[in-house]
Amino acid sequence: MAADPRESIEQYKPEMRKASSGQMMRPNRKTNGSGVQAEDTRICVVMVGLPARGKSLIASKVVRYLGWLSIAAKTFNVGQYRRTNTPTPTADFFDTTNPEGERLRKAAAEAAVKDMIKWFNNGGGLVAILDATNSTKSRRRWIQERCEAAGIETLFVESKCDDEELIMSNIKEVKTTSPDYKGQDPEVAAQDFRNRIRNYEKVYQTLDEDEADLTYCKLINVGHQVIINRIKDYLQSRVVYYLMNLHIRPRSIWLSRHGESMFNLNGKIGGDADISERGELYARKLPELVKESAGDRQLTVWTSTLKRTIQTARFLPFEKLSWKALDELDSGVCDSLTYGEIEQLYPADFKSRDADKYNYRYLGGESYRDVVIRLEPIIMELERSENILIVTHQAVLRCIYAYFMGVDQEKSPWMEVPLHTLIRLTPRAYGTVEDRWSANIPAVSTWRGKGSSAKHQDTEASSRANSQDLAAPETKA
Ligand SMILES: O=P(O)(O)OC[C@H]1O[C@@](CO)(OP(=O)(O)O)[C@@H](O)[C@@H]1O
Repeated sequence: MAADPRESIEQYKPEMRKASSGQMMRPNRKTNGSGVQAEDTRICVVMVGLPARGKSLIASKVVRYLGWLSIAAKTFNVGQYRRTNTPTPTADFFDTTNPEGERLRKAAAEAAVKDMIKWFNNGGGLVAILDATNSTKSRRRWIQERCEAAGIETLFVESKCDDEELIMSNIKEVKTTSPDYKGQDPEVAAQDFRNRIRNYEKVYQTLDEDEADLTYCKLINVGHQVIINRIKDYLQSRVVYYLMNLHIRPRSIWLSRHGESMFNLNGKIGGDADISERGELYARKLPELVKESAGDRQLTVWTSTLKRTIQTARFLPFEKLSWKALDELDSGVCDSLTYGEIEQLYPADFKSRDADKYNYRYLGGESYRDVVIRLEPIIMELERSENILIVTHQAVLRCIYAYFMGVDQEKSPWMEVPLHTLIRLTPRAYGTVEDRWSANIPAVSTWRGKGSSAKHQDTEASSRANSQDLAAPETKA
């Protein structure tokens, strides 16, 4: 059901780049990134749910996902506003019969909503997430009216969960990470947190027919059942589609570039070359590295459709799937050239790419922004799945890595991703943990720093091409 990536690319407003002598001209985009959404649509995603139902995790994933797609989004966490008034709440603070607690909690919600409206009005972005329990109908109605008056759409997202195991792991996570319980005995903290949940349970009202006029998405035991109501536009449906694909069971994702290719060795980009002898050694060693990192888990291997990834994955004793969407960034007319040749043949373009590598689109090829859009279905599928190992290319790997690690667009195209290295990413409630295994098999470095001349890389590559010594120590190509 994911949008066809090619369609999405076409939906960007084309904008011709300024032509200077020798510079290629082609449409480029710098819109909000959502592709089709009117720029003035603003959505407040209102989280709903008892404490320890994964609301903050869901909120942070939505913000990261939208940011990756260049849709500016921000979370407003009411708890943080409450903590400025009441850093250490008393035992009865969350008791709904305590009027002072009620007053302070409402004041915190008001401050968060006010700041959020200010953020929208100052052009901060398109999507705000109001992260709080918002557990009563009257509170939700109040938020909806405030937003409507400010010209902001509301999308209520309820996380309803009765899976005891999931609740317990959330309680554990909250009591160890929440600033409310900093420095406290974990057992006392857990008990206090359970009392807090009990207080909310007394007044909690799930989204139901009385609120049939609201736009909402109800997630039951994240990933098991989803109920949606009155989804109105493209951006809302995009957020909902993402939420439908989420699960929050513990899992890891494994990533590797293909083994060193003959093109890597010769400093050429793109193409569909075979792997080199050292690349072959990596392919043979990869099963061992995977075993070390994943144990006896049965993985599924995703490769691109290009030879170098398929050859690298061929000794892995798992099911394999080739995705066109995982093919390397298309370098158009520059395909099969070295960086030095590109610098010589297209000097203005070579400079433009360095100036804005994320948005730069090769003539007849792609930009990093284009790659992110075609990778969206991959990300959706990854969110739904468990135990996936992806063998892919430098640029594609950077984009996938940037999604999980929240790396911004300025930095992601410049990240160094070494060959012959297995990366394991483990998403956790508050960020993604990364581990790396090096195969200790030498390979050229295909990394080029911003602004550095490519001539030096070409000289090294050509001396390598004339030499048969493939076991040479690692070199910067
Ligand atoms: O965006 P930059 O840094 O040029 O990196 C992308 C390049 O990486 C390369 C290697 O230089 O990928 P790959 O390892 O798949 O061969 C090129 O084919 C590709 O054009």
